[in-house]
Amino acid sequence: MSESIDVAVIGLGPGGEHVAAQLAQAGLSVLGVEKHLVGGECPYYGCIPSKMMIRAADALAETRRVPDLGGSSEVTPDWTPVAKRISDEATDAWNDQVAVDRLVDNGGRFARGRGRLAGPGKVVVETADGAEEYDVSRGVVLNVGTSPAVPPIEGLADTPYWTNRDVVKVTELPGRLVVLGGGAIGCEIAQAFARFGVDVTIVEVADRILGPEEPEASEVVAEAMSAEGIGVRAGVTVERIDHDPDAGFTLLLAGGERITGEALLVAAGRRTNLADVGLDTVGLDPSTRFLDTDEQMRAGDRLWAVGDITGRGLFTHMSMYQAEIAVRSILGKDGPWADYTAVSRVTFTDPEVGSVGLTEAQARDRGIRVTTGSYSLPSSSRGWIHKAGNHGVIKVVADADRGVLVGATTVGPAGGEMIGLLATAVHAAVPVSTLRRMHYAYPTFHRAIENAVNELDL
Ligand SMILES: Cc1cc2nc3c(=O)[nH]c(=O)nc-3n(C[C@H](O)[C@H](O)[C@H](O)COP(=O)(O)OP(=O)(O)OC[C@H]3O[C@@H](n4cnc5c(N)ncnc54)[C@H](O)[C@@H]3O)c2cc1C
Ligand SMILES: NC(=O)c1ccc[n+]([C@@H]2O[C@H](COP(=O)([O-])OP(=O)(O)OC[C@H]3O[C@@H](n4cnc5c(N)ncnc54)[C@H](O)[C@@H]3O)[C@@H](O)[C@H]2O)c1
Repeated sequence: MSESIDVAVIGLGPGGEHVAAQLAQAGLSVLGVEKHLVGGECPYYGCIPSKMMIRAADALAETRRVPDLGGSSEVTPDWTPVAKRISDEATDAWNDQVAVDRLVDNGGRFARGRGRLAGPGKVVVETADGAEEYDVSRGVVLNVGTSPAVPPIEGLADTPYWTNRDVVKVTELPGRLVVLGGGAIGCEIAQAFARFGVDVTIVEVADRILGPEEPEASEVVAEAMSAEGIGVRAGVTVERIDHDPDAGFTLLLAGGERITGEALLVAAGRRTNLADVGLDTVGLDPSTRFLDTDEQMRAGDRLWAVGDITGRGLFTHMSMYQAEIAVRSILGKDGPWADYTAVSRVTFTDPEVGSVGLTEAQARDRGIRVTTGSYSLPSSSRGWIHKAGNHGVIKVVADADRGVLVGATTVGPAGGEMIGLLATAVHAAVPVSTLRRMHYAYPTFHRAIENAVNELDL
């Protein structure tokens, strides 16, 4: 016997949870389906625990800078409060009861189990007590997110490697950590662990870490990390990985070099959880990596998709942005609909890397007549005053024909905050002439934006 409902949300990551709560509050009968933890990757295994590690690690690093600036300092790192904070404050010991209650309090129903499409307007949930079937009148929202991708390196699958889901549960630090992958996860965790005294090496197959960012950003972050003793090995291929209970991990690189570690974190990208959600039953390709969505987040007839599975940027703020659009679409409201011209993101290394819109290379690939401006943060008044820990660069990318910025990068101690100003500029297509006439308070980090904007050939 099938039950009838208005909307089913399969996967309750940040976006799915938001959609389910909003639609239930609007009076629809909504079923939220989650096989693991309501809230998804971000609160339990992603953004929040990693940023708690980084907050503590940054405090240690800043204290170590005291001798350069005003006295002496002694730092004795202790991971115990970090592990405790992640367990107690961030994840409630990986228990989602509060989030389940929140959904129910908003008027939604909750099913713990694996959800899948079973044809247009039909959903099946495999629960511990068996399969439940639902007829869904208004639509299904998919928000099934991603899992860590594990590269097909010989030997790796048989080793006790960590992914992000393990590293957030670590209570005792290893002496030596190898991080496979120098993307956002790899760089953030590598630096946090290193600041707690772990000997860390990042092993990256591409020719630079933080590949999606501007090359100038990768260079500044690699320099800052190397300066604090983190091994940054880019452009290397790992041919084989072995593990021995006594010797730990050994990575054999092409060329014969070996890199060893007590622990290995695999941070080599993500794969979407789309293989077993029944896409074939609604005429979609079950082997697709990402789901194509229109401006209202529709992926098919009475089918919406939000979050990482749409391939528009694997970020919590993207999942939430799309969730809001899906809610309006399902409720038959008006736009504005999805617009990706000014997506911003921040990698929380020190220096932080903020970016918005297109990189220079992306802008050139689109045939835009590009002009760029950049300014080194240590050369700015504030960077010079800041001294210890002042690594950074501002880069702006402009469309010379339109006289507006199409992208920007802000690397620095407050890089993640500085990008806000430039996100507005790209989003609202503020003329470069206006950006040149603005007031920039002295001596702020963001004042270096004015220097970069003045470098543009416009
Ligand atoms: C270490 C790390 C750090 C990160 N840091 C940041 C950051 O600082 N800022 C930022 O913006 N982003 C960050 N991210 C990315 C962010 O976590 C994701 O973009 C965010 O969680 C949005 O994902 P989502 O909404 O697509 O779903 P997810 O969070 O992936 O959740 C999907 C949910 O669906 C469930 N599910 C899957 N299949 C089924 C099924 N068949 N039935 C029922 N349930 C199912 C899963 O159990 C999961 O709970 C980080 C990620 C990681 C791993
Ligand atoms: N601050 C943030 O917003 C934040 C933080 C962490 C993660 N995230 C999100 O999570 C996503 C996933 O992060 P991620 O770091 O796992 O993925 P990523 O795709 O950003 O980086 C993975 C890196 O691993 C490298 N790699 C792949 N195979 C390899 C191999 N065999 N050997 C060595 N290196 C290899 C890739 O070249 C790449 O540089 C990101 O795209 C990002 O959107 C965001």
